Amino acid sequence: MSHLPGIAVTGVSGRMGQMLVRIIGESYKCRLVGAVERSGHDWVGADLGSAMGAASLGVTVTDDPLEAFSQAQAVIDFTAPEATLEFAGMAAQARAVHVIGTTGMTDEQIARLEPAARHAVIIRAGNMSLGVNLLVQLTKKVAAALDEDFDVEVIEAHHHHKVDAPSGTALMLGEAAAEGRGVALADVSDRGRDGITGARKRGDIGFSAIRGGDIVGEHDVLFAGPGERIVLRHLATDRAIFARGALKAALWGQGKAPGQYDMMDVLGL
Ligand SMILES: NC(=O)C1=CN([C@@H]2O[C@H](COP(=O)(O)OP(=O)(O)OC[C@H]3O[C@@H](n4cnc5c(N)ncnc54)[C@H](O)[C@@H]3O)[C@@H](O)[C@H]2O)C=CC1
Ligand SMILES: O=C(O)C1=N[C@H](C(=O)O)C[C@H](O)C1
Repeated sequence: MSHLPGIAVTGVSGRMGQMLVRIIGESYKCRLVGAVERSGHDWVGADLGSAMGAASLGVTVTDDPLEAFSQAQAVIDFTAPEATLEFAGMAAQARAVHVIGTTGMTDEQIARLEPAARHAVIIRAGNMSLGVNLLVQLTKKVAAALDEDFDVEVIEAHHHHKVDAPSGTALMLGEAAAEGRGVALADVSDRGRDGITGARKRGDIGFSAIRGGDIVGEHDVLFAGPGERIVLRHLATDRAIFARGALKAALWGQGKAPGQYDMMDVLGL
């Protein structure tokens, strides 16, 4: 019987789910104890390794999250907003740390995480990579140093399967720029320009989204001023950066007091 923390992965057949299985398999600090997919998925009931086209892993894919979570000390969840809300209640019931990478959650959905966070640790971030979390801090600093002569635009690019826009990362960067300026993002956010939009409003923070091919995730924060431009950029070329960050969070959360945390807490930034 191993004493290493057990991890359950939800959405295990997905792009991030499969990457997490790989990264957990390479780690000597934890073990994979649960693999969850949605009911009706053809992986349910199969050995996870075989379903992935590799050697048996001895973990059967289940559509019963509570069963999987009850074996686990942490749940790593990169799925979809409503699924994540359901998992939050069940992870709290199992007293497992819930690491949420799912993006596209509305403010109302985020507020619905609160009851679960009274009983268990929830760590949620729109981007789990070290590089992006550093970029968030840099964005806050640059925005605080510049005045509204510099127009802020957040430009992001992702693969053609992505369903939400702006990306979770773009929103983190927009929030950081707004915080640096001492304003609320909701008051200055400018999304989806089309047609006769009128001139750009001073102080707005604009968002643009590109979707195409297999782009893993690219983010620019542009500060466009009179006679000069500053561009802060992060390019993700491998989803392993998100999976490693999520695993770090799952281990960091062990023994922490119930509540909501983010990657800044995990990384000490
Ligand atoms: N925070 C971060 O660092 C990152 C966040 N993401 C986010 O993670 C999410 C997933 O991304 P991908 O893996 O690319 O998507 P994907 O579509 O490849 O995978 C999602 C998986 O979740 C499963 N799923 C959906 N509902 C479910 C349910 N009720 N029960 C069990 N499984 C369910 C789907 O069947 C699918 O296998 C997205 O919201 C994405 O934006 C992705 C990469 C990094
Ligand atoms: O869906 C993705 O792929 C990604 N989603 C996250 C986001 O919405 O920012 C993080 C990363 O950019 C990849």
